[in-house]
Amino acid sequence: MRLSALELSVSLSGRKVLDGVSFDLEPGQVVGLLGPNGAGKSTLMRALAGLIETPQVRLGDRALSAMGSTERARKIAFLPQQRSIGWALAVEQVVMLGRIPWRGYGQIPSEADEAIAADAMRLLRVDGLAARPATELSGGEQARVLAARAVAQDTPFLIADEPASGLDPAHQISMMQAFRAVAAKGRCVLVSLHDLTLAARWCDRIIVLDGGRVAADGEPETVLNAALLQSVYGVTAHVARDGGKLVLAPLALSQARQP
Ligand SMILES: Nc1ncnc2c1ncn2[C@@H]1O[C@H](COP(=O)(O)OP(=O)(O)OP(=O)(O)O)[C@@H](O)[C@H]1O
Repeated sequence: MRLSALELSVSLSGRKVLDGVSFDLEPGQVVGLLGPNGAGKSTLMRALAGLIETPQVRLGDRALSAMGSTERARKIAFLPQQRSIGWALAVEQVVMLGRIPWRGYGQIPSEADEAIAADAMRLLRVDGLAARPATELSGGEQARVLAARAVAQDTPFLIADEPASGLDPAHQISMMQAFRAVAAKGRCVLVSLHDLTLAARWCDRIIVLDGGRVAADGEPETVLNAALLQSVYGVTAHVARDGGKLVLAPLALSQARQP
């Protein structure tokens, strides 16, 4: 099954934020969504998650907007950019909320629900926090708990908006490893990132948005290079390799495009 944007255009408060965006998301991949602040990444992710009504997003051969909320929640999990937890629940209860689309409100979690939630907690390294009140956790811990909740939803598509921001380097890597494990089960993860090296190392495919349009789409090797970083972000960068994988370190604002 594919999740597709078909010439997707979105205007917000009279401003065109997305302009003719087209691509398919396919199973088994981690896809990185890159682009400068304001490029339209969150808007695109919200549209792909069904939070913006449009006939231009399709799941298989159906418009996403034609699906009911439960059916959609069994297909697509969405991890928004704002990630503070307001519910005074234990971490394991927050993660278990991800199972609601599969069992309905009020029903007792099955053994399978428990096992899926426990796996998600291990994957995001929050199993040691299971009994802690979620509201008492640090920002990065809360972010990992909400990521575990999205993984526990166990959907063919997982859309995560800047999930690595605010995480320390080890947890950034373990978050990307978790997404790779999700993709290895034949699911698709779309993840927006500002860390270029993280994107290059862990993503199978990179889509770059700039000014609401797709500026590049392909394997990290072909997409991420000094010319693209200059034209899209307006920076010069050191591009190197480690173990065959790209390492990209932005160095300075380029003369061609000062903000
Ligand atoms: N409700 C809104 N009304 C008007 N304009 C909006 C609205 N929401 C977002 N925008 C504008 O749409 C553009 C894209 O915003 P969006 O949040 O999708 O960008 P982004 O690529 O996710 O940025 P960032 O990297 O900063 O998170 C921005 O210029 C923003 O100001």
